Amino acid sequence: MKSKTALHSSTPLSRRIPNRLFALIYSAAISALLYRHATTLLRPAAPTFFSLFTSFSMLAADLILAFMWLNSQAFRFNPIESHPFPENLQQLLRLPEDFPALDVFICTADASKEPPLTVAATALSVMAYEYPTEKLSIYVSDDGASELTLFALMEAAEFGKEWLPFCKANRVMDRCPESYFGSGYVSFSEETEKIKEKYEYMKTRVEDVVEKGYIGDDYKTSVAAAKAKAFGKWGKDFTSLDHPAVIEVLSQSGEDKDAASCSMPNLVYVSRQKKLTSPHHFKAGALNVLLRVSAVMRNAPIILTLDCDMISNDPSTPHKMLCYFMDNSANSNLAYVQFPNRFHGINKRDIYASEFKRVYHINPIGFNGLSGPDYFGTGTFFNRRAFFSGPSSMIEPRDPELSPDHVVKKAIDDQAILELTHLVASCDYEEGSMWGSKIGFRYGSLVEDYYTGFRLHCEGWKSVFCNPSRPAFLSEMPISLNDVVTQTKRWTVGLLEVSLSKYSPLTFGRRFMGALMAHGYSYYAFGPFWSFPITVYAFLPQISMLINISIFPKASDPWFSLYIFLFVGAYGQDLVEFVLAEGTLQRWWNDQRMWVIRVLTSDLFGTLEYIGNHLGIYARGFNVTNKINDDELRRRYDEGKFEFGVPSPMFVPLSTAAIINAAALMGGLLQVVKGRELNELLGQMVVAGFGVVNSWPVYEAMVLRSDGGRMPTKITFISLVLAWLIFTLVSTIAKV
Ligand SMILES: O=c1ccn([C@@H]2O[C@H](COP(=O)(O)OP(=O)(O)O[C@H]3O[C@H](CO)[C@@H](O)[C@H](O)[C@H]3O)[C@@H](O)[C@H]2O)c(=O)[nH]1
Ligand SMILES: [Mn+2]
Repeated sequence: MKSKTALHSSTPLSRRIPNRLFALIYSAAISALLYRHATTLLRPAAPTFFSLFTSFSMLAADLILAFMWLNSQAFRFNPIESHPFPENLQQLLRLPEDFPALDVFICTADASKEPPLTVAATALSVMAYEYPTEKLSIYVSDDGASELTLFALMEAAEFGKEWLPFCKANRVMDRCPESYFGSGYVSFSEETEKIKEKYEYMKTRVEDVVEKGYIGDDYKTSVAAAKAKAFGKWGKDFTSLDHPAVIEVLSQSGEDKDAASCSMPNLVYVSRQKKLTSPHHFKAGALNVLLRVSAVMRNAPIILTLDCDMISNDPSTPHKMLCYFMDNSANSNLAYVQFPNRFHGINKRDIYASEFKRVYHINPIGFNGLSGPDYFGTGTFFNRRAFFSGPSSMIEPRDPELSPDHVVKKAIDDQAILELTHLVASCDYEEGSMWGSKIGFRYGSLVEDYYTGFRLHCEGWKSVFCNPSRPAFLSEMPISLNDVVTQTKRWTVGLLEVSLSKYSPLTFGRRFMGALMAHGYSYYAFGPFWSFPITVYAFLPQISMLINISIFPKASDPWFSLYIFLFVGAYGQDLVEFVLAEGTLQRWWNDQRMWVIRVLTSDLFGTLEYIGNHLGIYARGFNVTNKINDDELRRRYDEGKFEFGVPSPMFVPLSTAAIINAAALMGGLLQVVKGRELNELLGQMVVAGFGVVNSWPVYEAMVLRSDGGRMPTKITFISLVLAWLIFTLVSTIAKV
């Protein structure tokens, strides 16, 4: 049903009915399992210390699994897909003046991990949006305070004067120059050759400066004198952790014109003040500074937040987002429109499950039928008003200039405006204010995105998930296993900071957002708790089998089929959902493997880090994901090989589990050969066999490979010793 005036559709997925039926059946099966646990615990046959320990561990593990299953039902209850109809916008937006202003925030934090050229490319890709340029402003926050990044952005402003008219005249879709020239389907006309040359010129300059690590005088004199003055701010006491605010207008709409004499959008560089003694709250702090600086300069009602490596892949995305914000029936409590995180350069089998299909594609559709998706931190268009308390309450900021209703009348380079932006970007500005607690992006969790979205939903705001077939944005993802699990380890710490706080979705959330939303949020917040059941299932049945103890029912026992049903049911449903979300069988297999790997690495170590933070052993930190990879690594990744390479302690539980599972499987087979009934061991054999198949890349990396990505011998050795120690310890206890 598509009316001529509707701005968007919403279609409930037909699988919601079978989902609910299956939930009923599955919950009956879980109850049966818990009943069995209760009876074995209450009437143990011949209790030993070890049998009690096993029964309790299995019960605790299964209880957590059941709780996580319950949480996941929130996404299955009422999945809804939504599509925008931008063609119907014309009725509302005829002239450029009719469009609401749009402020784009791009965050970068470390020029050594986030190449300035990438930041510049991201900025260019949004500067070239198909949107009235007088209404468009781009603010780049640089927490690394790098003059190299500033230089790259100056070059982008210059090159943009050619690039923007070129894209618009030729209806280019890839408006990130690097992707456009690398896409292979560019037809090289004279005009294209010329623009390519100009891009190469800019690229060489930026890369040259980055390689040298400083901006030579020849480069300084080549940029307009007024702009070159900015580099003078990098004085001798200037460090990335201690420096005054640097705010530079690099391109100004109305003043700067492109090669076709149209106005350029605003481009502003912002590096907030830093002092060693003031907390800066990582990315949330940076975003709040951008909220204030942009309020003083333009105060656009709509804000787009982007990570520095998230390029626009579709110039018409703002029109799609407007379909939601311009809809009068829905806009009053709409806080944000979330586009999925999609990645370029993923290998065919997606060995690290970088797609995060569940997090970025499947679950948000589930949330869409409730109050809307969680906030992913990037690719999100916000209603500025949402940062100032709930839809029907409003907290006025101290300075009236920061209020979402304030209308800016001066030019962005006006002296008074510039002075105020420096003030609101200073360290002390937030002291004694509600920034980070009741207004703006929220502090207190390393997953500021998830946490901010959660708090907005608690205040009564709604959100929408919009997933057009052409990806709206594309970003990069880590391609070495250590970078991958380091990234998710930060997420684990951040999630525990929410689940174990007074704002836990289970308590605070249930009170303010309804049970289904609260359980959906709990699915993530309590995600690190998977590490308990998975660790139990990765070690306990295996070690028990090695010392001749059965812990599952015999294969001939009807209870055995209950276990099979629970396992196949959960995995089967996951597989169906994955494939329906345009996944392949191979990618699904790797996705479930990475889930286990993440749980045994990121979740375990993240939990330790969280505890360490609380005991004051180490300081909380946001470890920025590395975005620079060498060619060798890229080649191995493209071939689909896991990259171990570095002796990371996080690999230890992984390889220890791999060793124990292999030993158990062989031990079990040996017992069967010696005449023990398979009937008794089948359950444990299946679990160990599953472990072995999943551990295949680990065995390869330990034994078969000799390239740079192999498992460091040190880790293999430590894991062997550890596996032996665990085995000895458990078998000693079992004899007591
Ligand atoms: O002190 C900081 C730390 C990070 N960043 C920026 O935050 C973004 C995300 O950092 P990244 O290292 O790429 O983390 P990821 O884990 O890849 O990012 C995901 O997870 C983050 C929360 O942990 C979210 O903020 C991101 O939007 C989301 O894409 C990057 O643009 C950084 O430059 C800052 O601006 N200031
Ligand atoms: Mn990232």
